[in-house]
Order: sequence, then structure tokens, then C-alpha cells
Amino acid sequence: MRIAEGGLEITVADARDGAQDGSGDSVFFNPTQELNRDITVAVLRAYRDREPRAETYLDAMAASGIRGVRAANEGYSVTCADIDVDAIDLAKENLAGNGFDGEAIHRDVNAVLHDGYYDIVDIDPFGTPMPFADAAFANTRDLVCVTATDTAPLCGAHQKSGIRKYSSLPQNTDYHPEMGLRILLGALIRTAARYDTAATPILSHVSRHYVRTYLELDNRATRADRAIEQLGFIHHCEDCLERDHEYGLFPQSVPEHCPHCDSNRTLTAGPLWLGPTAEAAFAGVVRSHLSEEMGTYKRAHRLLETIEGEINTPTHYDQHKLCELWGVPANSMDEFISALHDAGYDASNAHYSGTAFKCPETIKTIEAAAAPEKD
Ligand SMILES: C[S@@+](CC[C@H](N)C(=O)[O-])C[C@H]1O[C@@H](n2cnc3c(N)ncnc32)[C@H](O)[C@@H]1O
Repeated sequence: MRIAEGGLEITVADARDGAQDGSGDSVFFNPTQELNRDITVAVLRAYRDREPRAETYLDAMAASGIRGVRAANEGYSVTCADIDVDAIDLAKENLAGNGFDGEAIHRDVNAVLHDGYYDIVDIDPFGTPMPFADAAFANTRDLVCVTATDTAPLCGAHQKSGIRKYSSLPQNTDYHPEMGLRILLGALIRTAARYDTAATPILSHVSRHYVRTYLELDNRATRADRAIEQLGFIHHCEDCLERDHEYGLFPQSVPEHCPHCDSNRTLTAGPLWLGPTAEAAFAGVVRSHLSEEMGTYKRAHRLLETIEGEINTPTHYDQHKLCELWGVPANSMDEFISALHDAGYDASNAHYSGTAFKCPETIKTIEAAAAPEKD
């Protein structure tokens, strides 16, 4: 089946043949990942201004090669890799059909990376990216782009699987998309540090059922040490929903009672990333590189605008959950955030959902400043 994406024509397998969930024999293709791919193209454009030296792009898990074709269209020197021979045949056809002479290799990406360096590596697997993280951080010069679709292990809903895959303890909280992102970032940043490399997230988003992040690399051990210093733990109360953060590789103590309400329903998650998940200025540059022919232009624009304005501290609150806790009807997000600003607090929308917001204050302070009136 022929589809058009980003102004290019690509041959992909049909969803009716199991292409979308990877269930059938056909080469994987998921049309709902167009937002992910559109933002990737805008990142590749923005990254050229930031690091003009970056030239080579490895579409490490190419399937139809759609990412590779789109990167080649941006002038990158592209290699597609996949362990599925049908995928590689299709990726070759799609590169050639669009007039690009990129390479397509039928090989395990860990072996491909063992043999050579790339400036930008894009890891887009089924489920967890961790089996590919070591090879990616050891053999990439500038930027590692990562998708993780195993959101249930990441956010603590499938906790044992999360512990196995990410060597960390995730907890299922009311801010589960951010929990997932920070658990993933913690694991990726620790993996990069094994190679004396600092991996800094310059853009991240959690959309639908996946996490996407772009990590810029710096091969200085001192920078890797500084990245490790931004790992830590979240202590969360299931009753009052307050959460506290603690930096370090070991929690000083795991609270048995919530310091805010004395409940014994406390959870500790980590180690996870407590640093910024994106650079606001870079998100703005990426937004300026979206183009209107992109199928998800409006959504991507809105998403990046929110990320640009998002306060970059852990963790977001859900306004509906807080209003439920306070026993009041929810008002509009604009009204709610304005009330926080009027009271002199920093507050912003957060991209995780329409009711997500960031405010570095406690729930008690937020309630006093912005809780809507009871009916
Ligand atoms: C989710 S799909 C990739 C989708 C594609 N990047 C896109 O945007 O449409 C994952 C692909 O990874 C491939 N794959 C799985 N394990 C691999 C490995 N070890 N090395 C290379 N490719 C692998 C699968 O064959 C599959 O085509």
C-alpha cells in the first residue's frame, strides 16, 4: 500500500495484515506514529543548526525505512538496519523510490553499531529500548533518539517487568506518564555513564502509549558524573498525593509515614531522573522547524508549545484528581493556572494531558491559592 507522509511517498504493509501491532508476518508500520516521526524530522532540522557536524543518521530499527527516507530527505547520510529481511527489502525500495542512495543493512543493530559510529542513532523498537542502549551510547557521536512503547512497565503498572528492564523501582501514581519518562531517562543516562558519556535530554514527550526522548551526548566523564548527580527518588503519598524528591543513588530513608498527612500509604520510586526532561529553547527551535505539509503539524505545534512553556521540575499534578481530593468541581485549566499566577506562584500547563500542570508548590499551597469554590 502506498502512503504519503511528510511530502514523500512510501510503500508500507497494510494494518489488516497485522502491520500496526507487529502481530503478522508483514513489515511493521504504525500510521499513528506520524506525530513521533514529524517531530523527529523537525528535531533533525533543528539539530543541524546546533551541531552542523552531524551528518550520518542510523535508522536502527527501520521496518519500512520511513524514518530513514524522511531523514535522507533532510540531507542526512542514512543507513537503515533491521533484522527482518522483508523490512530491509522494503526500506531499500523506499529509499531508491524516493531517489536516495542510503544504505540498508539486514543485521542486528547491536552488531551494526559494534562495527561503526554514527552521528545520530534512532532506536525505535517494539517495547523497551534497553537491549540496544549500550551499543547506542557506546557508538553514537551526537544524538540518540529513543522510543519506548512499554509504558505499563515504565510507569509501575507492571512493576516487576519495570524493575527487570530498567533496574529501578517504578511506582504507579497519578503522574504515571512522567513516572515512565523519568524511569526511562534514569536508565538511559546510567547506561550512557558506563561509557563516560553524559546523555542530556534536550526534548522528550509522552504521547498516546509511548515515550520519546532525544539525548545529546558529551564524552566527558566529569559531565557524566554531573548527570548522575541528577538521579534520585520520589517519595509519594497515595492518600494526600503530596510527593517529595531526594537526590542521590540511595534514599537516605524510605518514609513509613507521609510527612504531610501521616498516612502509612507511602511509595518510593527510583532511582530515576530528576533533572530537566527538555530544553525549552530547543523545543522552540524544533517547533519553528515544523512544516505545514506535515500531517500532524497542528498537534505537533501545540505539543511543542506546551513543552516550551512547561516548568521543568518533577512532577506534574492532575487538576481533576486534585479537585476530586478537595471535593470541589474542576474549573477550566486557564482559570486554575491564572489563580496560581495571581497568588504569586510559578505554574504552567504540562504536556502529559489536558488536565496536567506543573507547579513547584505543595498541594496544600496550591489548594489555598487556586482550589475552585464548592458548589
Ligand atoms: C517498531 S518497528 C520500527 C518502526 C519504524 N521505525 C517506523 O517508524 O515505522 C521495530 C522494528 O525493529 C526491528 N528489530 C527488532 N529487533 C531488532 C534488532 N535487534 N536489530 C535491528 N532491528 C530489529 C523489527 O524487525 C521491526 O521492523
